[in-house]
Amino acid sequence: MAKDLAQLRTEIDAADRELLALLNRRAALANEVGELKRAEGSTVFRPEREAEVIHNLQEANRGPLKAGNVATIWREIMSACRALEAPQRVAYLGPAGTFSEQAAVQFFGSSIEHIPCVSFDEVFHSASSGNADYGVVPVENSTEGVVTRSLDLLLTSPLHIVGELSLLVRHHLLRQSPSLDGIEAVLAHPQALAQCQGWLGKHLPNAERRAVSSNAEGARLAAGNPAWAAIASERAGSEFGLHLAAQAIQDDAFNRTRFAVVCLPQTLEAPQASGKDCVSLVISVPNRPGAVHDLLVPLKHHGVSMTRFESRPARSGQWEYYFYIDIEGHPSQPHVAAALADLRSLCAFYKLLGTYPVGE
Ligand SMILES: O=C(O)C(=O)C[C@]1(C(=O)O)C=C[C@@H](O)C=C1
Repeated sequence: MAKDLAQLRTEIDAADRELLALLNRRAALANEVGELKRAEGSTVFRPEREAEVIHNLQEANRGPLKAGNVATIWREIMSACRALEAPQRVAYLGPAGTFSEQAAVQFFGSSIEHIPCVSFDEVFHSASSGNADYGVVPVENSTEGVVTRSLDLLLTSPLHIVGELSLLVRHHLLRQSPSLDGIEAVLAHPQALAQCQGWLGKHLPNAERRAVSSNAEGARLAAGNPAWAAIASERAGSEFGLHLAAQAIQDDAFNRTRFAVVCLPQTLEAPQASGKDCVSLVISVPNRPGAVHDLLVPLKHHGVSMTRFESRPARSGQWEYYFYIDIEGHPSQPHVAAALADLRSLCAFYKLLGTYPVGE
């Protein structure tokens, strides 16, 4: 005879108790690992080990849980275990509810110490001064291109990139009321205003576009003024008790933002090869004909793929540029190391920004 609801729930309760005991056993082991690491002064966060744990469990999984569920659940379990070893302080562009916060939680799990900052400059400063262990910053959007301030800060900062992730960014129009009537101003970060300009032109052509320091800050301000609307995430809407007056208003339905996870080299060394890695560099070449073309020769010669090539003005007034390059692979692979060495010999300026596993 099939079990009834009460019986099934009793069994779920019993399974939960077993799970709780096992999770606490795991947490106690992580505590011991934390003591070892403290004694030797080594890093708590070990992304390669976490990737290995998830990979092994996905291989062992016989269902009915899906592989993606296994990854999500264990990311959170390890986030909680890591926090027992030592709280990981993560800086991002705040306030609560920004996509940067969402990216930080997606990468580190939710058991982190949140350090919301007012600007990208403050995120970099926080992570380089030791106020935060890590920073999470957007570097590129699929509609609007590079986030120029983040690239400029990477050039001069002592931080290196240790990870990346990409988020599907859905922007909503949020305000005190659910209608579009009587909106005088739309507040958002300039990137979000740009990503929704088609929709704004069509539906709110006469509303003023007002740039603010973050989308969540726009939401906070819109919560205090019935004539203002904000462009922000659903999360920001619930944070400030706003209605979704219009949903998914970004001009590109598949609008994605790529985030970089940065820290001081002494906080976390460059991750070891994961099998699917990327090297980010910033370089400049002498201002002479063919110099940029020459850069590509060592990559072709050693069979290394370039996945990104961006330029930023060097601000010398001489029409000189810095080139931000991503290549596939890891410097522990001989053909990648050889390509990097040849590239370096051609450059007037060369800075390795980081080596890290390619994000999802
Ligand atoms: O294996 C370790 O080094 C641990 O600290 C344990 C653990 C885990 O919970 O499995 C926690 C944090 C690290 O980022 C990696 C793994």
